[in-house]
Parts: sequence; C-alpha cells; structure tokens
Amino acid sequence: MSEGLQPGRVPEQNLRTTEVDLGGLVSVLATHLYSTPLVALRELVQNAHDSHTRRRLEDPGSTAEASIRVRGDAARRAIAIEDTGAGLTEPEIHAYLATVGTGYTRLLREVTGNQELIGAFGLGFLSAFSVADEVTVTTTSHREPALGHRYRSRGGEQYSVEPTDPRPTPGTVVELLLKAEHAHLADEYALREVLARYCVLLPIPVYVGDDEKPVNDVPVPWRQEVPGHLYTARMSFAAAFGRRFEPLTAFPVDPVEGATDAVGLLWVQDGGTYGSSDNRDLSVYLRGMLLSEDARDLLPSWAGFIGGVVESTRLTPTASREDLQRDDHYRALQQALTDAIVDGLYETARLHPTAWRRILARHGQDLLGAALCDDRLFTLLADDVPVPTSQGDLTAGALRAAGGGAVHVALGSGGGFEEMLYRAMQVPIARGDRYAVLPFLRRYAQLRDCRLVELGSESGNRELFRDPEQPLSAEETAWLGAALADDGEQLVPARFDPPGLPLVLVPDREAELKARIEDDQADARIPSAALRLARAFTARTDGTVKARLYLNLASPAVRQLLAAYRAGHTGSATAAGLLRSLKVIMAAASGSAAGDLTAALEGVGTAVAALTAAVPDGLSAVPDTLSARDQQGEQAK
Ligand SMILES: Nc1ncnc2c1ncn2[C@@H]1O[C@H](COP(=O)(O)OP(=O)(O)OP(=O)(O)O)[C@@H](O)[C@H]1O
Repeated sequence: MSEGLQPGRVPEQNLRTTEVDLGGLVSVLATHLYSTPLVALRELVQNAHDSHTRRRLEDPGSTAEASIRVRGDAARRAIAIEDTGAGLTEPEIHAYLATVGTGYTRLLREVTGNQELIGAFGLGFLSAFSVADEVTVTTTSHREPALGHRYRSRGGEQYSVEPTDPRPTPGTVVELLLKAEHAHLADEYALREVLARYCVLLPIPVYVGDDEKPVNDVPVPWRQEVPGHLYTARMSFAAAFGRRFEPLTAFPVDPVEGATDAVGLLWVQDGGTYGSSDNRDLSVYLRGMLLSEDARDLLPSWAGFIGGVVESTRLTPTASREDLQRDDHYRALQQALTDAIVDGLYETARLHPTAWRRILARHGQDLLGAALCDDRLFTLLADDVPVPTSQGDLTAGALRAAGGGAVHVALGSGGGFEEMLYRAMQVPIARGDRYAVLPFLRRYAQLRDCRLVELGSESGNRELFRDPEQPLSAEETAWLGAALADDGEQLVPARFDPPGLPLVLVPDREAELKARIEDDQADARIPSAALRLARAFTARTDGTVKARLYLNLASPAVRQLLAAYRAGHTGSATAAGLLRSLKVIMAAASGSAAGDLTAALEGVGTAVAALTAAVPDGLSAVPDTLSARDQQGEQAK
C-alpha cells in the first residue's frame, strides 16, 4: 500500500468541505426517494400530527381542539393540509422547514423522550415537491400568535418567507399546487380512501373536505378497554381494513417481553387459497403512520391466508419510510407473529367453532402445508383438517376408520388399476398428488401409529397383490419376464382378484412423484419446508423400476400358459405374445403409456393367425422354433 492511501494521514491543510449540488440533491430526494406520490400526503399529515404533539408538550394549557383537515380543490389542482398545532416562527422556518436533513421533531423527541412524535430525518417535507410545482406554507406559532409568515417555493431549491396576516388560531396550512400529472390527488374521494389507511392509527382526527366524520374513526381494538366486546371490535376493524377479503376470525398480536413491543391484529381472510397462492397482507405502522403496506415477509411463508396490521416503535424504517431494516427486532417480530398466528388459530378452534369450520373448509389445502411447517399446528390440525379423497374431503381420522384402521393414499394423479379395485371395495383413497397431502398423511400415520397404504408404491401394491401359493422357479420367472415385460418393467408373480384378469401393469408412482418434485419448477410451486419433506420421502426410491407387471397365477389363462411352457408346448411363445399385447392394450385403455399400442394390436392378429394356421391341415401344433412372422410366411407359400 502506498503511503498516501493509509488512513488518517491526510494533512490538515488539504482538508476541503464537500460541496453539495443542492438542486440535484433536492431533485433526487423529492422525486426518487419514494415509490408513490401518495407518500407526500403521508409526510405532510405526519408533520401536522407532530405539530399537535409539539403543541401539547410546549403548551399543555391549550384548549384548542386538535384536528387535521385535508382539502382537495380539483378546479385549482390544489391540496391543502391544515393543522391547529404549534406553528412555526420565522427563524424556525429557516432552521427546520427549509433546512434539508434537520427538523425540530427529532430534537424534541430526544429532549422529551416522547414516542408519539413521528418525524426523524428532516426530509419528509421535501416530498411535497415530488407532486407539486409550488408549495406555500402559511403559519402562526403558538409562541407568537399575532404574527403570520408565508413560506413559498417552486422546486424546493430556493424559497421566500414574507409576513402575512396571522392565522385565527395558531397552526399551519400547507398548500400544494399540483403538477399536471398528479392532478387526480385533488379528488376528495381518492383522498378519503388513501388517508383512511394511512391515518387509521393516528389518535388525532383527520378530516377530508368539509366532512364531519374523520377518516380515522374506526376504534382500534388493541387500544380498547372493553374486554367484553373485544372480539366484535377486532372483527369490525379487520372488516374495515381488509380491502380484498372479509375476515373469518381475528386475533391479537401482543408484545413479547424482551423481544418486541409490537401490538396489532391479525385475521384469517375469506377467499379460497391454494397451496401456491399467497395472499399474505400485512401493514406495518410506526408511531401511528403507515410505513409499509406490503410487509408480507414478516409473516411465515405458509400463512398465505393471513391479513393484519401491526405497530411498533422499535422497527427501523428506511429513509423513504416505505420499508423496514432487517435487524434483530425485525426478526423478533417475525417470530412473534408466527406465534400469534398459531395461538390465534388455537383460540379460534376453542372459542369460535363456526369460524373454525369455515376456516378449515376454505383453507384446508394451505393448512395441510402449514401443519407440516409447524409442529404446534400439526397437533391442532391433525384431526380436523380436511384431506381431499376419492369420496370428497374427509379428515384423516375418518379416512382411517373407513379404511379399516389403515389410511389409503394414491400416489398417482387418479385412475389406475389399484385405485379402481379400492373404489369397488368402497374404501376412500386420499389424493396423494394434491399439495401437502402425502407428507401430511405420512406424518399422521407415524405419529398416530396407524398403517398407511400408499397405492402405486411397491409396499402399497403388496396389499392388493398377494404372493403366489407356489413360487415359480427362477428359470420360469426369467422366461416370463423376457416374454411379457418391456424395458423398465419388473415382472412380479402374484395372486389377485378378479381371477379372470391374467396380468396388470402398475406404474411406480413413487418414481413418478420423484421425477415431479425433482423438477426445477417444483421450487416455485411448493413451499420449501413441504418440498424438503417430500424429497426426503422419495429419496428411498432410485427410480429405475418404472412399472411393475403383476402376473396373476390364480388366473386360468396364466395357469394354462405355464402348463404349456412346462410341457414344452410349441404354442406357449405365441400365447405369451398374446398376453403381452393384452398388457399394452389395457395400459393404454387406463391412460398410462406402456409399449407400442400399434405393435401390440398387430401382435394380436399375428397370434390369432398363428394359433389357427395349423387347424386346416389337422396339425396339432406349429413348430416352436418359428416366429409368428415365419409362420405367416409359411402359410403364404
Ligand atoms: N405542519 C407543520 N407544523 C409545524 N412544523 C412543521 C410542520 N411541517 C414541518 N414542520 C417543521 O419542519 C421540520 C422538517 O420537516 P420534515 O418533514 O422535512 O422532517 P421531519 O418531519 O422532522 O422528519 P422526517 O423526514 O422524518 O419526516 C419538522 O421537524 C418541523 O419542525
């Protein structure tokens, strides 16, 4: 390292002061700091609110009614924000309002420790220039009620202050002459809607236009002292706040000693969710002002059905105050919210059975996934959450009872021979291909000590396909395998019903599932915790056996075939070829691809031709060494 680059070695006489290009800085702060022009409104209402708090601290005897009124004048393309707070003296205008990065509010909070004061950075006022061509501030300080001052600026870089008539009572009006592209902000309907959300937690009433009813008059449940009506208050707040969905239930967020001071309300939203849908909706307030309308990352990823509002003084906003620093407190709040949801769902199950039933019906799929991500939820939901089955939604307990003590789950996407058999027996089968169903039932079976029959896996099929009474010799098995099975198929001698069915091909659903969840796309569709579990379960299959070919040794056709083979009957190869064709045709009919259907159909014709070719000549058998084609050739001659 050269000497000049070492820290702390710059000679004193070389030190220069950094120049600020004020115009550039103002433009960046005013137009690029915030993501939406609506933030300017929030900042100005926040200043009005701080000014009331300041007035209360400095002038406790004041009898002035604290209120904020926002007016829109579409014809003049103007908005005015009016408060009856502390006002500003002329030196304060220069020192605080017109000095970027310095505000009185932060000083006041540091001196008084008052946590209701919102302002911190001394930047918010600049946002007015992001929406307005011209900003006028007319103010009278409560310290000098006989004086009025008017600040005026276009663009924020230069400003003027001139004396004017004092306001009738101390306070401030900030007037914005809007830029053409922001003219819509002057519409009072729009103002009402925006301010109702931004100001819902502010204690001072905020009015729009000449309204007599403030936009923030919805009682805040966690500030109520009427425990008797608390649930009703929570539901009304959630209904007023949740824009997209009705609430099904609502529960509190309470401070956690040593972890977070956050308070608020969470609710379960109406409106169906699916495994992959994410309607998490959380608004975060800091000292009463809306900081983030989409703080979904504070909620657990499995909680796609939760909406809510929280406020905390310990979260640290970014300078734009539209997002939060990911610090220790943020993480503590994440944990607290997860716990609040779990506790809230327990409370709902216990105290509000009707709501609980609706939640289970609406969000069954999401809850299956949630149960896999949190043990407490698994305990709560294991016996209540509906599982999709071949006979509609059933709880795991009902599935188990109907399955004679075992829970049956199909790994495939419906259909298939094994499912058909169970349907005939009236046993409901859970849809293992649906989101979270299979890992949920595996966990259920493990914890509740019950048998899980996975149709489509080797072990599940063993339930259907019993071992043969007499095992085949290795030589016979090899001959049958070569004659009947295609690549990736494993021949399994067995016994099953009905006896008329000689063989059936069953794809290995576990191998199919493995291929599906190892697909890159799975990451986007399935929450990671559920995916991890599912992958752990399919790790036990290597996927080389794609299908099992169960051969029914109880079937007369197969018995006959074996007898012919054992007797060295020359027609056994032809008969085996016929069964092979039958296998392919049946698999095609049940929707699973196996072998070449056209070749199989041709094979039937060839076999029939071969078996009938000898009859006219009175021959009892066709030479075994000839292939079907050769036989046809012979015939043609
Ligand atoms: N309506 C008002 N009444 C009285 N004083 C005001 C008003 N609006 C702004 N001020 C004064 O101007 C200062 C600067 O305001 P500005 O909005 O830029 O920053 P802030 O509110 O202090 O901090 P932040 O950037 O965090 O909002 C405030 O600290 C306050 O002293």
